[in-house]
Amino acid sequence: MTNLKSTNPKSIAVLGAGAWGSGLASIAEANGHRVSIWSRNGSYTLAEVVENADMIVSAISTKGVREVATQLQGLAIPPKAVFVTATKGLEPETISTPSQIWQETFPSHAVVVLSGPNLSKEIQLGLPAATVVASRSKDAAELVQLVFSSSRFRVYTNSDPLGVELGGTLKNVIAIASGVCDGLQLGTNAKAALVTRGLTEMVRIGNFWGAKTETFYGLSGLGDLLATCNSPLSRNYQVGYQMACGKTLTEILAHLEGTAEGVNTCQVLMQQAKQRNISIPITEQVYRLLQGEVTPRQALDELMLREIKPEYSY
Ligand SMILES: NC(=O)c1ccc[n+]([C@@H]2O[C@H](COP(=O)([O-])OP(=O)(O)OC[C@H]3O[C@@H](n4cnc5c(N)ncnc54)[C@H](OP(=O)(O)O)[C@@H]3O)[C@@H](O)[C@H]2O)c1
Ligand SMILES: O=P(O)(O)OC[C@H](O)CO
Repeated sequence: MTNLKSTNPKSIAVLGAGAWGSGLASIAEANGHRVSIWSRNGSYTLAEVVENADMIVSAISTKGVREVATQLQGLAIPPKAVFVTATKGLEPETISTPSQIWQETFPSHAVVVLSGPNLSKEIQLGLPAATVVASRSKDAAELVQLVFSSSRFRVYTNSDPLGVELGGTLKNVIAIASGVCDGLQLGTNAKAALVTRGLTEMVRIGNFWGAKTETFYGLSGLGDLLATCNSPLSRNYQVGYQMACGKTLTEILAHLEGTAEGVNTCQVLMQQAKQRNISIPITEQVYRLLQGEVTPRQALDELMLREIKPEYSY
């Protein structure tokens, strides 16, 4: 059996002390690495945490990524530092993924995407989980794999960073729909249909942007879709579930613990789908529900009564 406790401790700077930043910091710390965490209200400055960092791990919500990346641009980042992004969203103005923002800001540094079925509350409890680290740089991905692998956290490498990142991002919208499905008590058949057709929709969007189909059938796609669509721990699922129980989006977000990225991702996807004529019927109904244009029952009827068609278009 591999001994995963590090004999070569690395300096890890974690940006974002929310649920996932704290979770990733604990995993790296338990593996014997030197970890310092930055957040807007924390006691360290950005310059202090990134000084001498071997790895800079961002678990900042999408809305803060570019702002923090820009602040870092003015600091002395070690040339060999590897950036790791664990954010699951899309920047509305540019449609960039978080890794694209990091790579654009730091073109000569390696960027690694970390994404998978990783509900932070389960990880905090020490329950076993697996994830994927993906990069154009094999060496960087393997370094990140080594830093985070433990007896409770199994890390796989992957060479399709865009597919891995989009899997974690796109499933959030389907998770909102799944919450609605469970909130309306539509049953197991309906849930299976929703998740399966949701995956088809994820593959369609992902392929359009250049991600590989097979990546969506791995941990960062199907794996994360299953976790998020079936767990009340997911904030995205909670948004849908509570809407099906009659709450408004504003009420839900006011009391939600943490970020539900699917709400913004849904808007970005709808804009893109309209402009480029991509069929994403589940996302469209989630969008209309979030906008207050349909009730959960109307969204269901719209999906069930769409024009009949083959399962796959050849
Ligand atoms: N929680 C999970 O289970 C999980 C698992 C995998 C991936 N993720 C992804 O990780 C990301 C963070 O999720 P989370 O659960 O940790 O959310 P969270 O608990 O709400 O934390 C969000 C973090 O983002 C920071 N942030 C937000 N806006 C910022 C800004 N403008 N400038 C600087 N920092 C800003 C917050 O900083 P402050 O503390 O200073 O407000 C906080 O540290 C999301 O993209 C999520 O999809 C989450
Ligand atoms: O709580 P959510 O809905 O942001 O989901 C958290 C993670 O993405 C699950 O892998």
